[in-house]
Amino acid sequence: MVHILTRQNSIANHFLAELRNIEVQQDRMRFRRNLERLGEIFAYEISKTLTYEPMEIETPLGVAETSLIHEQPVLATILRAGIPMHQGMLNVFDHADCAFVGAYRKTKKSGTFEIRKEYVSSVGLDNRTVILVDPMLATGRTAVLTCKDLLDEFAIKSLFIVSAIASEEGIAHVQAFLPQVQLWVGDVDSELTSKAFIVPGLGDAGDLAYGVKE
Ligand SMILES: O=c1cc[nH]c(=O)[nH]1
Repeated sequence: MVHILTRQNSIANHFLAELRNIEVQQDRMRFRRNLERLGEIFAYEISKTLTYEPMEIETPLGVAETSLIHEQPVLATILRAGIPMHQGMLNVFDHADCAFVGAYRKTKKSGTFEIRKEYVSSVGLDNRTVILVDPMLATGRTAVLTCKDLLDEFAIKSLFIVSAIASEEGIAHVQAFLPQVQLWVGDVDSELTSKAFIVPGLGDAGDLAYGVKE
């Protein structure tokens, strides 16, 4: 299932427009903050789909009845570009556990690349709801590889992938290899460059947030 934020008009359109805008995105702090604000919106939207249980809250004047999230999700993030959106989701799911995955593209002489995954630091994920943050879902290969490894190691209860911008190809790849995943994306673009950058996209999210890597 794919949920696309921009299918409905909301303030999220403004955050995405600023992320894409070649001038506004030069303000690195604003770029990171816009990713963080999108993360906050995704967390709020996803919170509506989680399981709640009735609770009684003691106030100074009586007892209020409400429903609270049964179990906080685990926020898993692909370093480094995922960090700002991760923080946004953590601002909302403020009791969440976290997992971090170091994955990157290793470009070969032929110009093609392979995904290298070298670092994983995670709480136990058995029977947990896991939300993977990958801000740019280009080919979808990094997200699929990461999720497959996590699914092999743990009996994950439910899995979400959250991306600011996804390509049509990336979405198709996730749906083909991880049909059980719920995808939440800000917007969907139709093209990928030969180096697997999303077009129109926004450029290199990691470089824009943290500086151009060598
Ligand atoms: O367009 C893209 C694709 C992958 N990663 C990015 O930062 N941008």
